[in-house]
Amino acid sequence: MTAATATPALETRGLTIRFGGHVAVNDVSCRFTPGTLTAIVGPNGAGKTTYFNLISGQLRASSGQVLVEGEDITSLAPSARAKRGLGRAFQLTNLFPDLTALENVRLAVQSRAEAGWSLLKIWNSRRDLIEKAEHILERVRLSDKRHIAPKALSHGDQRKLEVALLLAMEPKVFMFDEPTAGMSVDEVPTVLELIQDIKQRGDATVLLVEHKMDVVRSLADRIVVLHNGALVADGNPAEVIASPVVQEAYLGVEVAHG
Ligand SMILES: Nc1ncnc2c1ncn2[C@@H]1O[C@H](COP(=O)(O)OP(=O)(O)OP(=O)(O)O)[C@@H](O)[C@H]1O
Repeated sequence: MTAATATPALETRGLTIRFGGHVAVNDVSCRFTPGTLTAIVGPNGAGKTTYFNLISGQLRASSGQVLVEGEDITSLAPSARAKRGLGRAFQLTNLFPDLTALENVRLAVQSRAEAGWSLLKIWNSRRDLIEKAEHILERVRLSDKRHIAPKALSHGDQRKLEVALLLAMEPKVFMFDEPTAGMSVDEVPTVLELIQDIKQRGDATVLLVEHKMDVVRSLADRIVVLHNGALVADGNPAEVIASPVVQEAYLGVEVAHG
């Protein structure tokens, strides 16, 4: 089976939400396949964050469906969707500010393990859980800060820790909504590296809402453009960026000067 015909990790069918008379997301059908990082772009108010909220369950759709690996999850709450493999960065998990970074990640690893294991098995494999947490902290380059509490970490390191918690959940679909927003210039590359790393390992399905076109260019395999809640362009980055509709209406200024 090719990627095009395989069951997508995530699919939306006719996804729509109305706020009063305003259609914020309008009949969006889209399939997201493993091993692909899709950037979702569009002007302010286009519906990108609302689309994410509909996928992760923070908002209920007026009509349409959300499917994970072919299973309709539209009626599920956000926590149940997370258990099915939807991992939304920077929103799903709250850091415990007084525990250490390592303890935070261990709890996330443990909660993931509890979903499928007996308590006895967890007790027997505590060492495994700690090792797994240590490994994840290494992956996000926070090993040297593992005994520090999140409240004492820099903003950039807190973001890395949040990515660590996401990795601990082992989601099928990673969702990042403006991951570099509010970061200092020197903190940005590390977070982008982490996303690149997630993309390059195995077959994660990654969705990224991002305004910065240089970030989109460096990470995306595919770009989807939303405008007034509707999907107006979808394809490989070079094609989408070059398409007249995107050049003129949505990305013109940034492409010209980017
Ligand atoms: N809870 C809500 N109630 C009413 N209108 C809403 C609600 N949430 C979003 N909207 C409207 O839906 C539209 C889409 O908003 P959304 O935040 O999804 O856009 P966006 O593409 O993420 O924009 P930005 O790039 O500025 O973050 C906007 O017109 C917004 O005002």
